[in-house]
Amino acid sequence: MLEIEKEIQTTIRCIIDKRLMAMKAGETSNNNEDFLGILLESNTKEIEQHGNKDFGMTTTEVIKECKLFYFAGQDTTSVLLVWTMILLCLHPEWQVRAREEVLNVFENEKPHFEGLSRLKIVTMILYETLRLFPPLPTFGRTNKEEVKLGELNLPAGVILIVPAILVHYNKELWGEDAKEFKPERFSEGVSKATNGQVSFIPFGWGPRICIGQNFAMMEAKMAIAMILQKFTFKLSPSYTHAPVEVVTIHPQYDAPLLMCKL
Ligand code: HEM
Repeated sequence: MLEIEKEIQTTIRCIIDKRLMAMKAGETSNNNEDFLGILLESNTKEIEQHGNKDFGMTTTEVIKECKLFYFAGQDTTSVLLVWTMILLCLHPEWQVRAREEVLNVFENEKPHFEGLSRLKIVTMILYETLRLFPPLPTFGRTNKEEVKLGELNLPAGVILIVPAILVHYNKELWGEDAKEFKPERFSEGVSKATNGQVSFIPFGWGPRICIGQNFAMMEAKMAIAMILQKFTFKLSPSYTHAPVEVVTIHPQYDAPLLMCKL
């Protein structure tokens, strides 16, 4: 594990060094428009403005940000897509509705940003998938100060686990059919579906809410739209339903799907 960590650090450090050298040499390329490019550029400006290195981020901090964005954004979005496809196989009527919508909006064109915001059924399906299979089923908080929570007195520094998945399956919040896949719950958006309560938290909540949530939704809509446009799909008979949590929730025995070109 330590060796892997070291290798990741060295790889990212090499990329950063190359970028910094290119920036110093005044090279401009499309490379500077990605996450790392923007981060390094704003960091360099911050250091230059204050005239000393006590400001801005250190290279180690930049490496940490790169790792965070990569790991926070990669697996979460990919398991969302996997569960969406599994649920669309288990509920083929929703697969048909979603495809109809995608074909109505894009016909055979490549899905584009403007059209993604018109995908109402697809958005409802993604929200319902996030409710039933929140990629991060739990997330943590630590209280800085002593706090009273209901009947509990928590001393400072307690690690609290917020069980998003239990909130999502709570019958008092979601009704007797809480365990069922019913995208129609979200037909009028999240705040109507939740009655304004904090009962839908796949991206966390509060000041540390997922910074990539809009990007993730856009990415997921784009991917699902492209798949629905080209394929119908169903579960292979070898599929075994076994959600398991290893940081994110995924299907323990994978998700073998039979894809059929339209
Ligand atoms: C379906 C996809 C995703 C899900 C379900 C998800 C979920 C979450 C959750 C639950 C948190 C913790 C929030 C908290 O502690 O309250 C989080 C944090 C974070 N996510 Fe996401 N995320 C997703 C995609 C992404 C993407 C695509 C990116 C980046 C492009 C991203 C970047 C981050 C970052 C940087 C944080 C830490 C924010 C902070 O601590 O201030 N996430 N995400």
